[in-house]
Amino acid sequence: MGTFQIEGGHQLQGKIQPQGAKNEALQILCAVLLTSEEVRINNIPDIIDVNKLIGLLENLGVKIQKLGKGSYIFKSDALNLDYLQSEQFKKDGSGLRGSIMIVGPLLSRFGKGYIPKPGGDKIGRRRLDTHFEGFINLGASFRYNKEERFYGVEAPNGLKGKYMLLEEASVTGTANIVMAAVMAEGTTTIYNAACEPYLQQLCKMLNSMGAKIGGVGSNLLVIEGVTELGGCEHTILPDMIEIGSWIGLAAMTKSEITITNVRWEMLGLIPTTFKKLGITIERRGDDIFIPAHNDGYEVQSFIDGSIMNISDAPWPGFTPDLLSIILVVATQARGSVLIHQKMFESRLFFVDKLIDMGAKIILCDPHRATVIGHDFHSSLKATTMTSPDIRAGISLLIAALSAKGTSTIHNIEQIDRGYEDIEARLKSIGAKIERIA
Ligand SMILES: CC(=O)N[C@H]1[C@@H](OP(=O)(O)OP(=O)(O)OC[C@H]2O[C@@H](n3ccc(=O)[nH]c3=O)[C@H](O)[C@@H]2O)O[C@H](CO)[C@@H](O)[C@@H]1O
Ligand SMILES: C=C(OP(=O)(O)O)C(=O)O
Repeated sequence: MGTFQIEGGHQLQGKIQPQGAKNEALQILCAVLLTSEEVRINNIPDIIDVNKLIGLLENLGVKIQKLGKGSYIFKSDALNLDYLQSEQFKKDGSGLRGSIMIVGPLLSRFGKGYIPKPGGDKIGRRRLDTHFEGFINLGASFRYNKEERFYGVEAPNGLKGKYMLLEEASVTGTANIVMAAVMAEGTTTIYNAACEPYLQQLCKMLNSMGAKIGGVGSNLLVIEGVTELGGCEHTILPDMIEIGSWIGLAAMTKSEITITNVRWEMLGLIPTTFKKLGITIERRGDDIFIPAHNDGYEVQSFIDGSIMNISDAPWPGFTPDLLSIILVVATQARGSVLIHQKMFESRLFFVDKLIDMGAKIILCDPHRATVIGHDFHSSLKATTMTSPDIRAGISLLIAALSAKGTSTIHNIEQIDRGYEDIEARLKSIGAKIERIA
């Protein structure tokens, strides 16, 4: 179990460049299975989850050539499908959430796809019904081995396009169904499709490989099946969750930070939502400039004067992956805010640790927490904590950097799952952080 030691209470200053987006990378990497031609991908983040998926692809027989930092060529021309029945695959496939998205491409190209119950954050129930109902709609047969927690879909005679209305706008579910449908016979229509930038990027990449996907960016995708896809080059967007994390870090530590090359037009409600906490966010070209909030920041109220409520929703709503960060930043705001995590039922439990540090938070129920900000009249107290999931982990790290004294965070593998070389990048803007185990 890795550990960070953090000396908090210091102002930071400088520029930070966001890494490539984790959740986009996981989709894009699975899409390389759709063609026997070369696919070049740039800006792949060097993080545990992505490296695990690259390892899985390699074990499946994908030829992988590293060209330089973040740039790779993948060629899936001679896959070893027997690997999908191996014990090694059960281990590799269950090591992360993103592995579930190999099923759609394998089903589409080889008529069969398998996966053990995938891993990922333990943040509540994470059903896979949308994925498998989508494959069944396209004509696949489905089986699930409860003892081994192993899923399988098969379509030896190919897939057939169909209209489907998804029960939930699942992010990985939509990606999986789209990748299955691109080479199905006829037209597939997916209504209530998720439309995060991750998916917009995936569809853009698939179209550049020869797919015919219309409605990109909306919740109604129309896919005309094609018989095969070719190679392409794709560059992954900056990670919007990292960008939000650095906005929160700047505000909580009263630091002047510039976040560079953010692709502002793809950030949706992220800047607006941080502004609701009173944080000043200045657009400078394609950079975000956060001035030092030496006088703190004040939670805005709604037009009718009622208490601010920040909640998540499927895109273009506010992403659930930034609510933990919003919550920690609210602990030092002037004013009160209700945080409502609608999607996940166990993602707010980490507030116990913030309460230990002196934050004023009432956990109303598993989905809602009321935060009464300190307005920096008292700082959080340094403590020892364990990171329960990736976004709680980064939130606790931000809390520790704002707290007076030295904190310790265990289980930092959770943070390393999604944040590249985090201590070096934080040190470069003045943070006092050491990896001690
Ligand atoms: C690898 C990856 O890309 N992971 C992301 C992906 O996970 P993932 O694709 O697994 O998440 P889903 O979109 O399937 O669902 C997330 C949760 O939201 C619930 N739900 C979803 C849609 C909806 O309309 N109503 C609803 O209640 C689901 O029941 C589930 O509990 O999307 C999540 C939701 O943005 C993010 O937190 C994860 O970081
Ligand atoms: C929940 C997340 O990741 P995963 O879906 O991989 O668990 C996340 O990135 O915040």
